[in-house]
Amino acid sequence: MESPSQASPFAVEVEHLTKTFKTGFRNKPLVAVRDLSFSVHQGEVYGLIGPNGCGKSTTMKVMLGLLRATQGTVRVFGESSEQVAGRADIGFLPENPYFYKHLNGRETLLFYGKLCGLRGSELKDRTEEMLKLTGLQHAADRRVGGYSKGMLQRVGLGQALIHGPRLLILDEPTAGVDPVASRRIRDLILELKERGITIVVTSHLLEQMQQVCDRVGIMSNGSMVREGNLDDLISVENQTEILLENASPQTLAAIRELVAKEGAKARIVSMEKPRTTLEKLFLECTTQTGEEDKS
Ligand SMILES: Nc1ncnc2c1ncn2[C@@H]1O[C@H](COP(=O)(O)OP(=O)(O)OP(=O)(O)O)[C@@H](O)[C@H]1O
Repeated sequence: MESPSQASPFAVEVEHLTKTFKTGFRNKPLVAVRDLSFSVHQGEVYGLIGPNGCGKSTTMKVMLGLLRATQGTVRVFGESSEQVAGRADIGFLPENPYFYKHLNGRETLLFYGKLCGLRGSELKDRTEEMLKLTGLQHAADRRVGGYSKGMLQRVGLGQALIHGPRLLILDEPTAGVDPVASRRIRDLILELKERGITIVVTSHLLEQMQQVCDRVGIMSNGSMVREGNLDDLISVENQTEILLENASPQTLAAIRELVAKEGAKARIVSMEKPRTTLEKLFLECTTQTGEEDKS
C-alpha cells in the first residue's frame, strides 16, 4: 500500500491555519496566524517572507509540531504535523540556535546525532559527513564557544541535517552573518536542494531569498497576501530587458530611433551601464585576500 508521503506530491500542506495565543491581562487572544493556506512541493525551496511579527515563525512551529493549530490543519509528507512519526523527516534550524559552548564542533554534532537516535558507526559517519558538508572539518576540534556567527549557523545546519531529514525548516539562517558566510549558507541551501531536500526558509534578506527560492509566500498580519512562483511574481510583464556588450554609440542611437518610430506604444525606460551589487563588490574585495577561513 502507498504511504501518505508517496501519494502526495507535497512536502507541506497548510490548510486554513489559524493560531491564536492567549496574552496578558484576562488572556486576551492574539491572532498570530489567520486562515493561512499554502503548500510546498517536494524538492522545492519555499520562502516565507514578511515583516517582523507577521506569523512566519509561528507557522513553522506548527509545521514542526511544536505548537498546535487553533484551527485548520498542517500536513507534512501527508501526515498531520501533530503526529510524532512525521517529525522524524524534518530538520530545524531555529532563529537563534543555542549550543553548549564547551563542546567542540564534532562533539556538538555527535550530541545531536545521539538525540536523534543515531549510534555507533552510523553516528560517527554522519557526523563526519556533516562536518564536510558544512565546511567545518578544519574547526571540528575547536570549542563552539569560539566560533563565529557564520560557523555557528553552519553547525546549526549540520545538527538539523544529521538524521537525514527530507524537509529542512530554516528560520533566518543568515541573520547577523556577514556576506561571505551568508553566501556559503546560500550555496549550501542550493546544494541541499540538488540532493532533493525540500526547504522552507524565512529571511529578511530578500535579495538572497530571490537567489534560492523557487516559490515564495508573502505574509502580513498573519495572512498570506501574495504567493506563487518567484519568477512570475517578480517579472515585470510589460517590459523587456536587453543587455548589450560593446555597442557603439551609433547602434545605441539606432535603437533609440527604432523605438521612437513605434510612437506612443513603446518607450525606453532606461539605457545605462548595469551596476554590480554592493554584495558582489564586497565579496570581490574580501575573498581575494587569502585569509584563513573564519566565516
Ligand atoms: N508564545 C507566544 N505567546 C504569545 N504571543 C506570541 C507567541 N509567539 C508569537 N507570538 C506573537 O505572535 C505574532 C507572530 O509572531 P512570529 O514570531 O510568528 O512572527 P515572525 O513573522 O516570525 O516575526 P520575526 O520576523 O520577528 O521573527 C507576534 O505578534 C508575536 O508577538
